[in-house]
Amino acid sequence: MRVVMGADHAGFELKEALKPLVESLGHTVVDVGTHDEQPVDYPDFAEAVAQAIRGNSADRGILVCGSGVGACVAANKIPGIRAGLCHDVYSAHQGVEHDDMNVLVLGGRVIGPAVASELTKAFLAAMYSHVERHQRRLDKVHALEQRYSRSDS
Ligand SMILES: O=C(CO)[C@H](O)[C@H](O)[C@H](O)COP(=O)(O)O
Repeated sequence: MRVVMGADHAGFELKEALKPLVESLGHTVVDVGTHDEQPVDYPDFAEAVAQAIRGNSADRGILVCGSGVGACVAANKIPGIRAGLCHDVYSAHQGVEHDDMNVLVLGGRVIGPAVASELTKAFLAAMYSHVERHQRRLDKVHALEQRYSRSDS
């Protein structure tokens, strides 16, 4: 898969630590920054990750900020993005299997590289299940996105 990776300054170190792992698993990394620890704003990197997925230059994304909360909130504002903040392995794969999560969000100030590596492996190995009940719920999520993306609502 092509995996787009983005982080703010608080997630930079963890993003860098995860890149070789992602490549070693046979994936191609698209790094949209940030590229150092100078303070930046997480919405810019959430948008860059989302654009890569929406523009079909990446299949999935990994996004890192300090807690993971801000980047997750920002990414989920963008249509087509299903981002999940996961700090346990069950959620990292179940989020893909049930919810077709396409962006894994991590908190670089919350977890270390060993846990983040396990989460990344679980996320990238998981596939959406296409089970009817999950698809029905996803269709409702999509309908919510459509309903509330109208300019006046
Ligand atoms: O962790 C976050 C909250 O969700 C943000 O994404 C930022 O990483 C954090 O707010 C950065 O904090 P700083 O004090 O500006 O370094």
